[in-house]
Amino acid sequence: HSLRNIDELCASIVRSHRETSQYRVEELQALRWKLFSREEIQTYQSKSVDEMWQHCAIRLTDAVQFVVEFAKHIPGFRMLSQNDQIALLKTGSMEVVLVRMSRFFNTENNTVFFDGKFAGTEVFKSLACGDLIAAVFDFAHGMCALKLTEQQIALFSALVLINADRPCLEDRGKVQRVQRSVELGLTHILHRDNQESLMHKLYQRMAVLRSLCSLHMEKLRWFSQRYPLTAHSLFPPLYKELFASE
Ligand SMILES: CCS(=O)(=O)c1ccc(CC(=O)Nc2ccc(-c3ccc(CC(C)C)c(C#N)c3)c(C(F)(F)F)c2)cc1
Repeated sequence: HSLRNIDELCASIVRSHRETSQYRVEELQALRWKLFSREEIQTYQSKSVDEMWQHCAIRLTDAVQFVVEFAKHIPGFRMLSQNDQIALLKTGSMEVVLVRMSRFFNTENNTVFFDGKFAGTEVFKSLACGDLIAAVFDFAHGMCALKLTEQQIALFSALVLINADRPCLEDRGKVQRVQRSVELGLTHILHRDNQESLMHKLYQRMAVLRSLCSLHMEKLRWFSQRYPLTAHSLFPPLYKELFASE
């Protein structure tokens, strides 16, 4: 890899990150004090468990669609087999959504951008998943503490997605080669930003992400057993395809 290739790789991943983010950070900075009113919070809290789950699954699927677009523009991702692309998205897309979500987190009042305003954990009460939501908010807090730039988030998101350790990959070697080039890109920009110390913190964040997403899958299994009709016929098809473990 000549330096030029690495620069080009970083530039294309950063461009793709920017083009596949539904909202820019500046836009959301302007909205950061737009909170839900007492009545709006009441409305969310009076939803039934399955209504709120369906509402969140739709929101999450909207966000995941942007991540699928992002993945397609990562140099080398499209060279992988269809099955390997799906396998990486199955396990990585939710993780990238959560990494991106942390850009829309207000650490001053512990709220995250959801449904057009900034929501505290109380908005999600009717999900009956307090531990998962608390973990999502904690993760967002931890990410904000790293104060990553958009370029660092772009490369980190690509590295979260292109992970050769994921289960059921057909051509692990090929994924490893793409992963290594993305790793080179991330170390390159951390070196340029004089922040190499961030690298091990980012690997720690990836471990937290994996536990977060397995908690999400565990809750989804619980929900699907409890509300089979909603899970099988009212969730977005992409949500089922990516997260339902069947
Ligand atoms: C990723 C594209 S983007 O343009 O950067 C973008 C594009 C849109 C948004 C806004 C957005 O969709 N926020 C939002 C969506 C769902 C959820 C959420 C809801 C419930 C659950 C629990 C589970 C039982 C379904 C989970 C989980 N796990 C996550 C959240 C937040 F995590 F806060 F609760 C926020 C943010 C960035």
